[in-house]
Amino acid sequence: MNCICILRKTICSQLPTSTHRFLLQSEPAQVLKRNLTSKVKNFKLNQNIGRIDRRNAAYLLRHTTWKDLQELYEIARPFKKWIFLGTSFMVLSSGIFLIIPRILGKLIDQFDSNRTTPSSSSEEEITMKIAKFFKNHPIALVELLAIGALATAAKVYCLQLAGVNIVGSLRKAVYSSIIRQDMTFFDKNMVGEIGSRHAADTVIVGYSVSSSLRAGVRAVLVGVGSVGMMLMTSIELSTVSFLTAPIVMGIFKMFGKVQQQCTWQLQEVAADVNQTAVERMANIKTVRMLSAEQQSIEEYCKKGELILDISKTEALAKGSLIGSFQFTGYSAFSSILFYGSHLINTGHITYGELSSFCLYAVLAAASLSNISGFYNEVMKGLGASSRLLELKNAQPAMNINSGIRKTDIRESIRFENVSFAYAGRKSTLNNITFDIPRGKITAVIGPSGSGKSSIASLMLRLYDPAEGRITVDGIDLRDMNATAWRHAIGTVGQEPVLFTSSIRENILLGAEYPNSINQNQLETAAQLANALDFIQGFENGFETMVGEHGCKLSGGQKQRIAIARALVSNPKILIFDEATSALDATSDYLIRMTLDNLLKNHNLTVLVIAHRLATMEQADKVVYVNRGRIEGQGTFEEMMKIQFSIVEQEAKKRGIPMNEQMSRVNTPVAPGFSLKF
Ligand SMILES: Nc1ncnc2c1ncn2[C@@H]1O[C@H](COP(=O)(O)OP(=O)(O)OP(=O)(O)O)[C@@H](O)[C@H]1O
Repeated sequence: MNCICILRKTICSQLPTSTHRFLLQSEPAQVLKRNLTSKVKNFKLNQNIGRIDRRNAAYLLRHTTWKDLQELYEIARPFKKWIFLGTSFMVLSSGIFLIIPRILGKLIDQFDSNRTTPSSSSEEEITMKIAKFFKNHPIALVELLAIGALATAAKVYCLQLAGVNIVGSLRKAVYSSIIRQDMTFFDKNMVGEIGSRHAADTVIVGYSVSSSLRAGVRAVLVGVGSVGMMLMTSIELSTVSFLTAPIVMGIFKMFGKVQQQCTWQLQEVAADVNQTAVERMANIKTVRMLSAEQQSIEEYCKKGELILDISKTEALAKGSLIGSFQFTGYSAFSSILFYGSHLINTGHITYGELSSFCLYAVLAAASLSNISGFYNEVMKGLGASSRLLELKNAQPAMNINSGIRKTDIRESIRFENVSFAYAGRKSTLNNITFDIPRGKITAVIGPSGSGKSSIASLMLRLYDPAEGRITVDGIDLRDMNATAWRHAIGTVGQEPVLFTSSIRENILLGAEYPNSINQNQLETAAQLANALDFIQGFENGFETMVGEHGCKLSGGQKQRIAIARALVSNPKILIFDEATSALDATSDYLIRMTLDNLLKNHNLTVLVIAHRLATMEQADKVVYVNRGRIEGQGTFEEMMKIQFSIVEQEAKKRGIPMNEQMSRVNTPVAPGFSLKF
């Protein structure tokens, strides 16, 4: 069936375009392609995993600019020594392996006593002399082969090293750029997408640079060399061989494209299936609690079925491609041998020349298939590298390493008519003005979503205000060095975030110069955070690994490590966002004690986002934020009036008598109740 189709395709190529198009409509490749397209469409609709990037070579090429190539060259420049060495070894090994069939052919002729065709050209004379030499010194032939093999090994080593280094530099540059982007960048782009783009694209570029480029350049060298040698050996036989080239190209165009599309689709679907599995496994507790095991299995299997469907189409296309190649390859080879025997009989070529020709034809065919793969891989690599360069060259709106290095406060931090909105959102903070006096505790309170954490983010200069300004002793925060300023502030977030490393590494993340922190300082920070006892209780102490996102620790332990991290570099300013999630009574008590100690005994300037009445009570100043506006500020006693009326309303809504409500004032209050207003 496939052979008939190939023949039909060959015949079609000779027909007028309209007839050709008509016949092509019924081709199996078209059927395969249609099947695939409908499957992918269904996949997109049903599975809703987002856009499927077909990574078409022409599309990728269009998106690769001259500037990208120049930039890639700049990245590769430090490793040019390896590239040069690798290329030299490649030329040497390709040269040796190209000349061997010719020499072998002449050697055969040396042994052929009936040889009739005399050598004519000077090249033939030289080759004949070399062949005679190898006939007398067969060991030298083995040595030549060994040199070729060594050159190949050296080529692989040098080019692989260059490739790995180039990709390493690119990866480092892209990661450094991503990690330095301002928060708006991460609000606009999905972290998962950037992460996978970074990971997947570097793998593609890596493969392209280290493997495809090497194999491709070699394929071009050997391909061109083999064709040259074929022509040199016999023009007549070359003509017969080249006649099969359009057929081979046609087959490749027909089935190769479908197969390639399937491969890309499979990568996308497999990534999605993998992501589903990893997500469910990472959140196994939630899956268990929701009894969602069966649902997870069904979802996994449904996506898995799609892999099977696409794989079937791929297998069909692959089988057709290989079968067709085999048919054309053997047909061409038989024709060469058949016609070659005739040429030997008529005295046009020798047995040796026919043998050489056959070896060169095999080399040329192998190179042809490598070249087409190489083209696609390199185009994919270029496309991936231009996406990576886009990330590498993204300019953060905020330069975090320049400006006045101010790390202390003499008077106050002041929000002056500050308005702010997140990208794509309506205004979050509206014209707010208040002071955070030096050495005092300022508590920000307000309903959920009112903008309390946004105030903390602005104070850390994670964002700049849209209007108004924030000043430190009169200096605009925008004129200050953001990195130095953030190092001066210890921050404890509402939900403590720990990284998958040891307790020591997690605490040291808070230090500007981690290497300068000694064990004593580390223990003092842990002691202040009420964390030393439990850390020392672990078998590995500070070296204990906390697990993914700190999953091997309790909520309270995580909070206390986060406090130790905030305190390790002895900050003058502290931002403390009280946890709203329920902690067990002991943890809650310990954290409250920690905070009490810090607030009482250290001359810190504190901004606390308070959710407990007890914390508010300790504050020198309370700022009440509602819907992004400041609706009141003053001492705790002054603010109690506002707070009391709000608590009263809340209690009424829930049908709780006021005396019961007020009895909670000096105890940790249940989250989401009185202080969530
Ligand atoms: N990165 C963000 N992108 C877009 N909108 C955001 C972002 N972060 C917060 N918001 C929105 O800004 C508003 C204020 O959020 P913020 O976190 O400052 O409130 P909050 O008072 O701290 O709330 P809570 O007490 O629940 O922590 C909310 O409406 C929230 O949805």
